[in-house]
Amino acid sequence: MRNKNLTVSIEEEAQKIVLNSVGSLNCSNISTKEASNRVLNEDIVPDILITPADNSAMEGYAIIPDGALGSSKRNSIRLQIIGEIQADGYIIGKQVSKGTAMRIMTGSPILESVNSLIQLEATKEEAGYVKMFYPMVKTNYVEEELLKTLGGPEKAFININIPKDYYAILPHGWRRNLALEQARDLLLQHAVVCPGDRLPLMEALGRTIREDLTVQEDIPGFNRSLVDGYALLGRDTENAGDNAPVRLRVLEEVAAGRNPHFQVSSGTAIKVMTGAPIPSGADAVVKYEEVCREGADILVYRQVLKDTNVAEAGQEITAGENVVFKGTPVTPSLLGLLAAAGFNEIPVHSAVKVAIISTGSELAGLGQTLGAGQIYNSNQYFLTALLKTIGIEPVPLGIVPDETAKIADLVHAALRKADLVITTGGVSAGDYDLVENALVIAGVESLFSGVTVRPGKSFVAGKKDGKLILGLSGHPGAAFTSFELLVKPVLKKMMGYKDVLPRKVEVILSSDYHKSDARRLKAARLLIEGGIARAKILTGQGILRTMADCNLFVDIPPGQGMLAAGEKVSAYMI
Ligand SMILES: Nc1nc2c(c(=O)[nH]1)N[C@H]1C(S)=C(S)[C@@H](COP(=O)(O)OP(=O)(O)OC[C@H]3O[C@@H](n4cnc5c(N)ncnc54)[C@H](O)[C@@H]3O)O[C@H]1N2
Ligand code: MOO
Repeated sequence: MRNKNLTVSIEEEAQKIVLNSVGSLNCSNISTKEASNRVLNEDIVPDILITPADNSAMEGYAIIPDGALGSSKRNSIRLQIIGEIQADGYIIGKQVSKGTAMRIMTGSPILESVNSLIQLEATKEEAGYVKMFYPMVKTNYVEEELLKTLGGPEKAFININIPKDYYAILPHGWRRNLALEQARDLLLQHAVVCPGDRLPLMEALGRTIREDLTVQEDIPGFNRSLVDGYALLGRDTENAGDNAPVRLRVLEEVAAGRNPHFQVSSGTAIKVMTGAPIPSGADAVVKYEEVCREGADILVYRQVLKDTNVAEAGQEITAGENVVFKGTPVTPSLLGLLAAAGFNEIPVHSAVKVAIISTGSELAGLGQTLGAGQIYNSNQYFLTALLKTIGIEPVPLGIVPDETAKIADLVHAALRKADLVITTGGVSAGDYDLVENALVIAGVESLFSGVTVRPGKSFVAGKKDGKLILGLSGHPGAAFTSFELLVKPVLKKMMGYKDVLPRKVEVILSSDYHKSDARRLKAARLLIEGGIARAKILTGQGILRTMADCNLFVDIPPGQGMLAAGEKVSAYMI
């Protein structure tokens, strides 16, 4: 298709193009034609501006983008080819209108009526028509920002004179099909640990400790009685027996929170309540019910060994010891320990916010009446709950239909509201699987697409403004598996956890399992039978019911044949 009309030499033609393009030429006294093969005796400075936008920077088609909106890989749009503009400006055919396209060459001048150019590689020619199979959508983003992310206009199928809100873009640069561990490492490299807060203890539940915390005193700070009884000297009771009780004089009673006035010395005891300080001199406590009270005395019938029923100072934590190491999540029991150690406020990582976008035109929100072919958006609730259980602040953004631009818009909005964005659905090979394209349009830098494990092979990951965007499958089982094995470790890193990976264990298969050509992470239930950890692979029930029983993923390698019941396999605990 290149310049069929050329009959003159290249040099002549090149000169002709240059000279024609400067319009009114003031070039001594010779005509352009006569100047062929002659040498110019001065520089030619055009007196009109030639902007690059006037000429095509690529080989392709001139179109009116309104006629091509909505095209995609599986849903190509056909435009009738109504002519061509050759590089020398020679026009064959008529004006471009909606639904038509005109073939252009690199350097072809662009007609006024045309406002968009599509690069040849983004199209396919078929019997007088051009098929557009890359997404052509309307967006609201800043052009330069998008172009920067894409690596310049040459990477995107847009031309400089395209109106600001139209783009036709080729998704590019996605690394395909990483192993699960490779994908997780890559995501962990990109995950940013959230900064810190100092929070009142109670508000810190579910957060992660940001600094090692130590105490300077013993906790508790004094020896305490573990029982209601009598504090005494153990050696006084050495020879006590049923027929030879030891008599001790009770000096006083000490309630919890009170200090004794007297010291215990040989032959004496002090009555104490549970939690009361052990009076000095005493080294053991005998329970009430094990003695007989006789006026001001007690009779002890059995030997009471030193330290019996005494909780020593520093029993919880000794002075100078670490109460907790950084990277530990604040659980109720840790919170209790920190309260015991007197921490009113503690340094923790800030809360991580995660936006959830559910893509799918078949989805309805709870409370809505289901139309034909519709299902409820269970993923949103499932993911929101999973996030809450690990202390993440979920930002559910509801449902977006299978429309690239709408998905892109919502991703853009989600990035302003959250530290990480999760989408579900639209990541496999279907006609309406548009998430990957939507991410490109939203200016998301690609990390990878696809993981070599099932379920959960459909997964895309990208980054924008330092935040990760993770596209999970819409299939609830696949979304759950990806969440547990890929997303959760990333979230834990962001939350400041020291240990982020799921715990790997070895278990015994409780039934045969046939391998397949893909690595599988099978939802299973960990059962302890006769002291042995066995994995029961969950099959048969519905997907969500299976997930409800799942507390383990068994790692089945790809291959042929069978893993027999009784064989040892690796698994991940959740
Ligand atoms: N031609 C091919 N088709 C499919 C492939 C393939 O390789 N080639 N892979 C299959 C596998 S495996 C999976 S997993 C799914 C992944 O699909 P998507 O992630 O693109 O998700 P959708 O198609 O949007 O939905 C899948 C399934 O899940 C339901 N869904 C979606 N969103 C929700 C939600 N929020 N709550 C509840 N259920 C939801 C949806 O209705 C579909 O039934 O692709 C296979 N196809
Ligand atoms: O990717 Mo599908 O997730 O194999 O189940």
